[in-house]
Amino acid sequence: MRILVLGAGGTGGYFGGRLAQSGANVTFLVRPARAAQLDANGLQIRSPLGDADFPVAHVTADALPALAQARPFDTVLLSCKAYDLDSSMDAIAPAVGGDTWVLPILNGLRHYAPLDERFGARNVVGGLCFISAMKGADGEVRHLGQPASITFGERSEPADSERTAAFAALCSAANIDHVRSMRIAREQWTKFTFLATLAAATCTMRAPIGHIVAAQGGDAFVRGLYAECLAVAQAEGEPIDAKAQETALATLTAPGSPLKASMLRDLEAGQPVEAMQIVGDMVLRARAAGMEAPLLSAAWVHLQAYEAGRIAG
Ligand SMILES: NC(=O)C1=CN([C@@H]2O[C@H](COP(=O)(O)OP(=O)(O)OC[C@H]3O[C@@H](n4cnc5c(N)ncnc54)[C@H](OP(=O)(O)O)[C@@H]3O)[C@@H](O)[C@H]2O)C=CC1
Ligand SMILES: CC(C)(CO)C(=O)C(=O)O
Repeated sequence: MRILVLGAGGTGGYFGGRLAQSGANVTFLVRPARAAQLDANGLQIRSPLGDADFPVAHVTADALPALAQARPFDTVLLSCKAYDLDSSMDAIAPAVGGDTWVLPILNGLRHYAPLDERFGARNVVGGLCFISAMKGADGEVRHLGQPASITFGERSEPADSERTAAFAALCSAANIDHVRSMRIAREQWTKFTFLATLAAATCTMRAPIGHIVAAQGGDAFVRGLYAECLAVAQAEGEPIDAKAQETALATLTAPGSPLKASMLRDLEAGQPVEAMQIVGDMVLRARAAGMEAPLLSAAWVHLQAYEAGRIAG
């Protein structure tokens, strides 16, 4: 399987890197500054699961058409931020032939409509990942701690496809924790409700979970956010089962937990945030279902105000 990985940042650099390290046929599609870093230092992974430094195949958008024509890609692992989706779709387009499938691991759900429209729904598989990772100052991919898993699955029948089976085999060979789901919508909603709560709580309070739940009213605040997200999932026809709720709440209310959403790391760095993709989308879905979702709405206002301030400078 010939794999193109768009982006060699936190998630793409980690999962694409582990695949490449195991000998899979991986090429990173990167912008010129990242290409220069990869030329100079190779891909550098810093992880509790093992550091690695090695050269990786990479290409910039201008050179991709010739490369893809010479030998088509089977799979595109899409790991951009949501606000880079349009430029990323333009960049990967020359590599997406009729038999190529795209596996996005972005957070949220809003990217599926534009991807389907551009590449055809049959060519877009459902995906997500659980990891805390970022690109460090020198271009190193920093995996900040457990877990590091990827979940993927067909969004329409047949769920048990050869392409996802082949990708699962590559993940196994690379020792990547993975779930090849036969019900990807359920996995997506389980993650989306968890993440929207985590992002709304930690960004609003500018604090990790442990600090929030130690505050008076903090535990109730997090539980209230999660309840609003659960109501949206229910309204969307993807209710979160009791066991998944229990697991999510144990993480979201764990005393002393250093957990933050990656959105908070971006916010602390003064970077753009995927506010619309995650908290905003949950609020809009709540309103479309006739619900108020006051806690999510407040978090969404906060994130929009942050964005406005960032743009104003
Ligand atoms: N980081 C995390 O811990 C987690 C992130 N996620 C989700 O995964 C997605 C990706 O996040 P993350 O990996 O952190 O993001 P990063 O910003 O670390 O990496 C994204 C990469 O995409 C590259 N990119 C963007 N546009 C283009 C383009 N047009 N051509 C080539 N490369 C491009 C960027 O390149 P450049 O370096 O040139 O800017 C960047 O390196 C997000 O939706 C995020 O919410 C999900 C779970 C955890
Ligand atoms: C919830 C988490 C940490 C899981 O990977 C995540 O997706 C994020 O912070 O963006």
